[in-house]
Amino acid sequence: MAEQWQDVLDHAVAVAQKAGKVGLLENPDYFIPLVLFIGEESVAAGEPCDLTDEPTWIIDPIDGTTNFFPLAFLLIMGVVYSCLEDKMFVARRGKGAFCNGKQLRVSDQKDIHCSIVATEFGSNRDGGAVEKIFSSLRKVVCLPVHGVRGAGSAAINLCLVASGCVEAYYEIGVHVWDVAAGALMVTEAGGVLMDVEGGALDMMSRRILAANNRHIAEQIVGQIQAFTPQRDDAPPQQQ
Ligand SMILES: O=P([O-])([O-])O[C@@H]1[C@@H](O)[C@H](O)[C@@H](O)[C@H](O)[C@@H]1O
Ligand SMILES: [Mg+2]
Ligand SMILES: [Mg+2]
Repeated sequence: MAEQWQDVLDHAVAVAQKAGKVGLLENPDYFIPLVLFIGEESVAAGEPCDLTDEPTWIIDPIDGTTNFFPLAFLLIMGVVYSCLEDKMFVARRGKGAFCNGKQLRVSDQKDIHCSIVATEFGSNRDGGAVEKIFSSLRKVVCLPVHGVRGAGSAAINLCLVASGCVEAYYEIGVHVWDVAAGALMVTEAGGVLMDVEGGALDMMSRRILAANNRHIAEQIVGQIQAFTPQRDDAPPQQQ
């Protein structure tokens, strides 16, 4: 069984590498045998966005809408390819997270004042939401933290946490296909995931906080003015 999953992961890495070269997925049939499928484009086309216990590929062909190719085999394996940097991030549950074969480990920083926090403004332009995003960022900056970053991609921001390049990343408004692969990268590198209000992470809630440790995460939680976007798995009639 273990070897079967390794073959699947090797295949996903090969497809991600190829997609990074051509800029799009040439043959989506690669993902069809075997499993269910949730993708940004398929959901936009009206396909369901339901997470079940069945093996499911969660795919964002281009995240950050520039040069990235993340995909995930939810909770079992994750692949994020940063093609500009030629960095292949791979995680497998219980077996660690790696970048170009080198094992990843989150930062061991415990002091929030020495920490770098990544976040994004997202795509929601509703006045109330924008207000809360700015207000949260202002409070995080004034903790004070050492610095703030944003790679423009949820997937890459999560890989930065996993790599120890930043201590934390939070965002409200992301989708499950933006974060599924990177979230596994963080936990396999020793980090923590939670909701922006401190509860358990709900992958379909469109809210995420990832950090190198719980202490750093909880201090950021205290600064975030949360809001509740429509869930990814909301019934179609509500969308
Ligand atoms: O849409 P896309 O480029 O695949 O994914 C993007 C996310 O990775 C990013 O973190 C978020 O701020 C953007 O609004 C967008 O959702
Ligand atoms: Mg995306
Ligand atoms: Mg996308």
